[in-house]
Amino acid sequence: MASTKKEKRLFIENFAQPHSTLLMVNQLCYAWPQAKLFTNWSARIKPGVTWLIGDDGSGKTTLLRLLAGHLVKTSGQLQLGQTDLDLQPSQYSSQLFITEPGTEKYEQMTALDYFALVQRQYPSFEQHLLAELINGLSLQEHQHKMLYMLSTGSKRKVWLAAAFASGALLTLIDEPFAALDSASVEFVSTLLKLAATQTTRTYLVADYQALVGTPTTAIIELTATDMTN
Ligand SMILES: Nc1ncnc2c1ncn2[C@@H]1O[C@H](COP(=O)(O)OP(=O)(O)OP(=O)(O)O)[C@@H](O)[C@H]1O
Repeated sequence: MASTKKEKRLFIENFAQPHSTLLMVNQLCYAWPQAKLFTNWSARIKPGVTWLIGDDGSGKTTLLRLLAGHLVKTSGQLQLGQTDLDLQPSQYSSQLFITEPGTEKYEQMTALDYFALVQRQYPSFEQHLLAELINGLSLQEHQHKMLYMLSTGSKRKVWLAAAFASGALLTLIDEPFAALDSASVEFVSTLLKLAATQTTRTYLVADYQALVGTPTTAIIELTATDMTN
């Protein structure tokens, strides 16, 4: 019987980028029960901001979750800094932060308690930056509320503030502008512009398109090509 297989093609725009690779993806394979999604997919992610772009269903969210180790790859190698996911999974995880827009894990915590939790988990957490992020994202009035009480947009701002303050070597952000008010869109755009100048951290940001007019380390486009076996 005919089946549908999705193949990914990789396009990387390399700009002058003297720094070394922070995340190495080698021959990554992954399949959902109904379709192959990644077949021997490789990439080298350097410091700054790399955009992961593609249409609906092209695999952006799945790839972020694979790189975070939240989904178990079928095969392939992931190395973050000096740490291999398969050999040192806890150490690998401790070096990355992923925004999880749909998570309900922290619903019974206040935003401030959540930030304190993140601070305990990330040794390089930037406490001084957190206050600026709370102000810049207009979270002051929400910081003492339980997360279940927050709107989708405010919750996303909490994840974003934690992501930028985490100090993680690798920060994975899915749809950074979704459900945000225009002032916050502008603020997050500025944060991403600053992040693009980082030499010791890397951000992989998934969206439908890259932010126009910002410095970018690379753009990776995922495309889904339906083929019949
Ligand atoms: N839990 C799941 N079980 C089975 N298939 C899934 C699951 N999650 C995603 N998929 C499929 O994997 C493919 C990629 O989905 P994914 O959400 O990663 O894409 P995306 O680029 O992030 O899309 P969007 O921008 O719409 O979120 C889609 O065909 C989707 O239907």
